[in-house]
Amino acid sequence: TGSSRPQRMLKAVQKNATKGDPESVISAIDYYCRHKEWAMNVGDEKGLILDSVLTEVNPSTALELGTYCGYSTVRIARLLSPGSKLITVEFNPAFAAVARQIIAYAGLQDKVTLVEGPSGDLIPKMKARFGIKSFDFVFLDHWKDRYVPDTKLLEDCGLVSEGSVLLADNVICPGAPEYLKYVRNSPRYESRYYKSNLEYTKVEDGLEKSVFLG
Ligand SMILES: O=c1[nH]cnc2c(O)c(F)c(-c3ccc(F)cc3)c(-c3ccc(F)cc3)c12
Ligand SMILES: [Mg+2]
Repeated sequence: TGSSRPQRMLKAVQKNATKGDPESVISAIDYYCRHKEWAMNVGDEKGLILDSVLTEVNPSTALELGTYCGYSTVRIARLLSPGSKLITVEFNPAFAAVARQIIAYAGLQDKVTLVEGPSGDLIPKMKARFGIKSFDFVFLDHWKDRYVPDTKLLEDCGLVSEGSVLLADNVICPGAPEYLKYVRNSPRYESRYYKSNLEYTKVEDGLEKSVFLG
């Protein structure tokens, strides 16, 4: 059988990016997805918002739900301070296999732990397995129907504390209406919407940033 979209994306990185240079990996993926074959990376436009929120938070421990091919993993890890860690969760093994190679190509494997499996099963194991006290930053980019249950799980497991920042992708397209209701109506969150566009398109999408108040 033929190659998959993630495999073709990996090939484009290996062909067009410089090993050990995260910026070139990001640019190679954005070029490929804009001009050759669309893929569901957060992309260059929403990526700039991710960068700015990340730089503001400067997390010691960060969590990403939904690795896909590792594009946002590379965007996040490249901005982490020395000694800071990113845990990224992916349930699709084929996606995880490509992501590992893209993260390694960018030279960021020492800052990133990729865990394969369903987020709902893995979140309760985070403290024991990785000695995490709590996450300063969480990027939700996996599946819209998991945004609320996984946020509640993070709260119940004591994995978010006062000041922890949640940033959720795709809150408009395909949309996460229950999540928006949850974080916007809860007295435990201070929420703000960053209007943008669906990756590589002119369709509206945006990111919701929610600060946990404890
Ligand atoms: O599932 C996702 N996870 C994370 N990020 C995503 C993302 O950034 C996206 F842009 C899309 C998207 C949106 C519009 C579209 F037309 C196709 C795909 C999806 C998505 C939505 C529905 C599906 F059936 C499959 C994929 C995701
Ligand atoms: Mg997304």
